[in-house]
Amino acid sequence: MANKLTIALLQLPVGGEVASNVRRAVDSVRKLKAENPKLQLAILPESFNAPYGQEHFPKFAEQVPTGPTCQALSKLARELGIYIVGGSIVEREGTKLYNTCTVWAPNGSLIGRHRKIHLFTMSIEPANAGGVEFDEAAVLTAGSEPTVVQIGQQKVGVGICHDKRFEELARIYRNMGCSMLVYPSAFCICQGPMHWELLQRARATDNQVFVVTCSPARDNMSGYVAYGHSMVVNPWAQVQREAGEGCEFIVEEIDFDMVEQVRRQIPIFKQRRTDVYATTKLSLGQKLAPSGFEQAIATKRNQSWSMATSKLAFGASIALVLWVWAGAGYGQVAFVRHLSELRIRELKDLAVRMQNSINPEKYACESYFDYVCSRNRPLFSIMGHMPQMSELIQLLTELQNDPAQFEAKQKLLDFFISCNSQHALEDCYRETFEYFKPLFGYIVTKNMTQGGSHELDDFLGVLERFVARTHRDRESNPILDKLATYKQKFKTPRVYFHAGDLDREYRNLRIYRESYEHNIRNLELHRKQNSTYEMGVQRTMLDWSMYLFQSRNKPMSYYYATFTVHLYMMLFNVRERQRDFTRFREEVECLRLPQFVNVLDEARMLAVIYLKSFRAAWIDYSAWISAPPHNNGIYDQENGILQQYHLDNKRIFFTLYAQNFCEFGKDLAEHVFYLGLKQNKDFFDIYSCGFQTENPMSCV
Ligand SMILES: NC(=O)CCC(=O)C(=O)O
Repeated sequence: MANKLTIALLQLPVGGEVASNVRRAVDSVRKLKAENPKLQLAILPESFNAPYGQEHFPKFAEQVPTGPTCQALSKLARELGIYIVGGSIVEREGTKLYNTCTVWAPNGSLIGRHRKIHLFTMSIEPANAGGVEFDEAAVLTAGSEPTVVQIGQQKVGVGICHDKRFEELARIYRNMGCSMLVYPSAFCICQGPMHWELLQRARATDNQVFVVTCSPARDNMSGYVAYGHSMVVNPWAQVQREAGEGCEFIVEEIDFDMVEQVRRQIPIFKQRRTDVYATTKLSLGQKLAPSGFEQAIATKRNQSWSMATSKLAFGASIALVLWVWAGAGYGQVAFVRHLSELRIRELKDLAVRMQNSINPEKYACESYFDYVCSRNRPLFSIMGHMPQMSELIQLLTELQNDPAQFEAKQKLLDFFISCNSQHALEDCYRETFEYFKPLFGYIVTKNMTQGGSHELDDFLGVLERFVARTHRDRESNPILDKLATYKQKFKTPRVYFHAGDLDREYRNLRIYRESYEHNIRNLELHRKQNSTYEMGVQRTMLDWSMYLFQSRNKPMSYYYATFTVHLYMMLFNVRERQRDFTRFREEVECLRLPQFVNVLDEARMLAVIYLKSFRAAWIDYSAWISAPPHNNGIYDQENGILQQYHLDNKRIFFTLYAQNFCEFGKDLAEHVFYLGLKQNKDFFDIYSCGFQTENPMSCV
């Protein structure tokens, strides 16, 4: 039952008056719900509240979500306890107009606002099926964000009419884990017979999803004649239901098991060659590298060293050991401070190697993978997945192309690297916050719903302590201001976190359980194979998933500590860099990471920062968890599991930070992390898992 959804498509007529169009829609949905108590989702057509036409758009525009149409839909959703995909209306924001679809949850909250991304601009000559002349772009502004909403158990991608001509958008929705795409539409009568069904079936078969469209009823007397034929297409690309041309309502039960069946039997998603092509959401304005770029870079940079090709035979060893002096073999390693110094081919090779170091079999749980990868595809994803190679190539290429502009650089190596510059401290902080925001959001939501719990206070206490410490060290710094703002926001979570959003994201914590079980299995496997490194990685994965799983209805106290470490890291940076940068550099040298880590000088600094911040954070953390009475209880359940694996909290605490290295790149992680252990007795005692480096380290 859970995997089914009863939906209604309302192919409504649309007249010249907003109020009566809205009233008709509201009455019809009410009636359908009364006749079909199982109804869970009602879908309205594009421009359901006003005539569709360039000349009408400014006149009928309203604000979202405060305008009368939105208010009526919100009220209706709440009254009936159903989801509503509110067709589309013309939205006014400032001087701009958008063709916007709003999506409403059963509690009446707005859970999605999709601004049509592809505006309908077409000039078809009358000789071709009567022709059509339309230019939405003359009046409207295009949206730039794909919109995914959680409806029951399903992720649903939203588009508006012309959007469905674009496979890329549909593919991004599939990448984001959608099982259904909904397109409120007002397709033109000229193209309807040729393309309407074809496009829906194409999107359905390309992405193995349900595709649902809802059109206004056809009115041959109106200025723009909509095609009608609202439709449900299933993942086999069969038309499951279809309306005629006039006013008609379809109520249909969607069985989402079919999605899994099709995907299992025709596994095209897994067969994609993501090493050859990519469909990736870019941030607005971000551009792919122009052709000829490689050539331009090649002439710009120092030609004195070249790259070992992919034939280098050190397999899974460190991804960054790619660059050797020409003819010098493996011994001599080129020294590169920034990725921007690399050639495009080198970047590609780096990406290929990083990608190759990931064993996809380990991440076979598709929903888990989709979930992790779909959230802005962070390079430092919380779960430690690497992005796909094509994305890496793209990201790295752009980093090289324009380091200053490249948004993702902070998510790549520069997240850590930038912590080494006073200038970027604030950015570092922001990144840290963004990284953990959803988790904090969960804490806050729980706190709100359960009321009177101590979690939020504890967390604010951590912030308070950090602020106090920072005050002692410095008069003021940009982090402090940020912290003050965030503290305020945490205190008034409603302002900052939209409860609906968080609920949507975190209600379905099944995903964590899956990953947890998945990691337990992997851990066992690697224990049997006696692979020290794999065990380290898998333990880390286990730890993460275990915390996530366990915290499904508990405070995520662990993240307080995590967050504190990041704060310490920054504090450490401020202090060290302000006071004695030279000494800091000496300590970096003292780490003596093997030569190939020299590829990134910053990686070595990072290791020092980590080691230091762990120590400082551990002191606070251990005090916190041993403070009676409530904190201990949090760990009861996990302690049972930890014992089973001979782990303890301290170990987990450190293990978690290995995770950051693992995300950095599996191989780099191995070397930096384990070499870090060598230098740190705490680490080494805890992690005495038999790791031997080829060059034993000694600090001069
Ligand atoms: N309202 C629309 O976006 C119409 C799109 C359309 O008719 C098409 O052919 O595309």
